[in-house]
Amino acid sequence: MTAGALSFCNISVTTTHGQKPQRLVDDVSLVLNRGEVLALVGESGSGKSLTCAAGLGTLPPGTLMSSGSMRLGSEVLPPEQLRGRLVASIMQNPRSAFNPVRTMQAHAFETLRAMNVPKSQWPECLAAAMQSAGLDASESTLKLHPFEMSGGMLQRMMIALALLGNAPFLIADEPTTDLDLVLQRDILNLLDRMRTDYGLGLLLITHDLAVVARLADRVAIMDKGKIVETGSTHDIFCQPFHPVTRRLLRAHLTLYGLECAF
Ligand SMILES: Nc1ncnc2c1ncn2[C@@H]1O[C@H](COP(=O)(O)OP(=O)(O)OP(=O)(O)O)[C@@H](O)[C@H]1O
Repeated sequence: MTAGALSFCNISVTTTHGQKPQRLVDDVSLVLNRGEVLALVGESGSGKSLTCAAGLGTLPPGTLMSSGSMRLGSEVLPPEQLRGRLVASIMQNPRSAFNPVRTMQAHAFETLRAMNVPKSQWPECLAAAMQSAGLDASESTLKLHPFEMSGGMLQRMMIALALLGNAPFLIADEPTTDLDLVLQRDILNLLDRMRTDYGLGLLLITHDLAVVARLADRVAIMDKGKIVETGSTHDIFCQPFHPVTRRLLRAHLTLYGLECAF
């Protein structure tokens, strides 16, 4: 497994339509180390998802990475080369990530085939990944279609599929947003274990500061397409510098009826 850090270097994303391209992500740089959780936090529409999509080469139609590069250690790599093998990803709303007419086994085998894992190893790899994700790897689970599974099971399955490739980095875009509180706790614990057990580097996209406090080592605050502040989770919570960071923290603290010192 590769050891170097994953770097987003000066990433900019613009629109491709309209007379004047609009800059949606503006010169964003981030470094994600193995074994750490970096939270990318910002209000809705600040550019978190597009930054990650640019890094993975999965930008939606109508947008374009106008500048920037991705690096693993000191090596510049095209996003397509990072995706899956080196950087796995899990998304908000797992139901939309699965093909509704295919079983869990079919999804997993497709991933293993794409990863060039020898066919003889598929059952063993799949059972290990599902077990790590807290799923029962029995035939009855593998036969299920997405509509026959709960949101929590689907999120675990998405994590199991991400684990199949043994990627050293994981981008998790709002991984707990649609889940109830107990499942949120279980998924966060699972992601935390993946970081400690596999030395996974986790880029966690969220606007939930409770999730940040639970899991992140460092935080990058994003606003209007730019990174406006980065720091350790402790410093961001105790000594927020930028007005946007302060606003986010104030909103979080008042939501829970807590006093705010700034
Ligand atoms: N395909 C697209 N074409 C044009 N603009 C887009 C497209 N996708 C996203 N945008 C715009 O880019 C900006 C950043 O979007 P992005 O999805 O990255 O925000 P976000 O911070 O992830 O928001 P959220 O927390 O709500 O998911 C938003 O203003 C959004 O409207």
